[in-house]
Amino acid sequence: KETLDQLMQSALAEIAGAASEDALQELRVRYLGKKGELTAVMKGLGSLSPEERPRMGQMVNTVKDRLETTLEETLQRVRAAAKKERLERERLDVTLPGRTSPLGTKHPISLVIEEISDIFAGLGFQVAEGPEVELDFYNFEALNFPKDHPARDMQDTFFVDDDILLRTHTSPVQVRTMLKHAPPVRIISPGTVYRCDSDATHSPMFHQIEGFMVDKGVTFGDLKGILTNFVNQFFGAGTGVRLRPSFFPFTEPSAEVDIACVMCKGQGCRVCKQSGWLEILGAGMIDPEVYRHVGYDPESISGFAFGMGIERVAMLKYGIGDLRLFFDNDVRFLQQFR
Ligand SMILES: Cc1ccc(OCc2nc(C(=O)N[C@H]3CCS(=O)(=O)C3)cs2)cc1
Repeated sequence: KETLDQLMQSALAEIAGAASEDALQELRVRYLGKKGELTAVMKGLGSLSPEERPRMGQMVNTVKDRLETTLEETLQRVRAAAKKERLERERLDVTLPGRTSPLGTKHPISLVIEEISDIFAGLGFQVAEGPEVELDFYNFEALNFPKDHPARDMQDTFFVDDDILLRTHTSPVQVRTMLKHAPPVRIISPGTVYRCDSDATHSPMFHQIEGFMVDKGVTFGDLKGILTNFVNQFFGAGTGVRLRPSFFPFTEPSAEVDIACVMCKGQGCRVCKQSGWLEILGAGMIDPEVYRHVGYDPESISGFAFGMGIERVAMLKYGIGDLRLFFDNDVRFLQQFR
């Protein structure tokens, strides 16, 4: 009897100390399992005297019931505690704002090149591209630059050697296109160009888009019409446009194209230096000398060409004050453009 009491007390103590379902299961097996300690006592009943057996048998059953009840109650308590702890640990505050993953944005230069390309695509132009490391022939000679022209000097052009250079404009793409295709051609060529300039308003690497159209009977009026259409789409309908006489080796007559100042609408301000006008591009009728280099017949065709700096028109369109912002890769600047 004493042994039975001791067994029950130690079993109850161990159950009370059990902190997990596994521990309780292990105790259940240890005491009540086939090889359990209490089961062993029950098997031992056979050796008792007939008058002793029923009393002991009842006592053993009482202990067995007590252990099973305690095990079950403790199991429920341990399970409830585990559930409560889990709910607490995995509590989710659904009112918290979501964690957004930062979205990237396109670079303003890419956006402007895309927008200008789309405008000219709408006017029937196709995009052509070409190498940035160019030959003197495509970058200068075929564009009617005399051998001693100042643009060929080292202070303007990055030369790799006497004949290889970094292109100073995307005009070589037009030359390559004319060597490959007979008229009519309507091409625009966006791309990166390089010049030996570097100061607050000039970057040694910048972006340019040039366009040209060669066909039968192309006139200066077509040039003015196409450019006016472009200005109204890119800078907004009704933007004032004016053409001023100019000179380039590859065009004759040549013009510089101004728009009414985007800031003061032509009244005069700091941005347009009180003139009311902002120069945005250069253009002209392609010089017959250029046709000679590409095998076009100046008697049967005519054409115009234009070129503009992308950074410049982007700064005007978006009101960007410093050229260097395009190259600093400061996310606070870049993420403003979508
Ligand atoms: C075969 C061919 C024939 C003619 C061509 O004329 C392209 C032209 N470009 C300009 C011009 O003023 N360009 C500058 C504007 C600012 S910039 O980015 O520094 C370059 C005028 S006409 C091109 C190709």
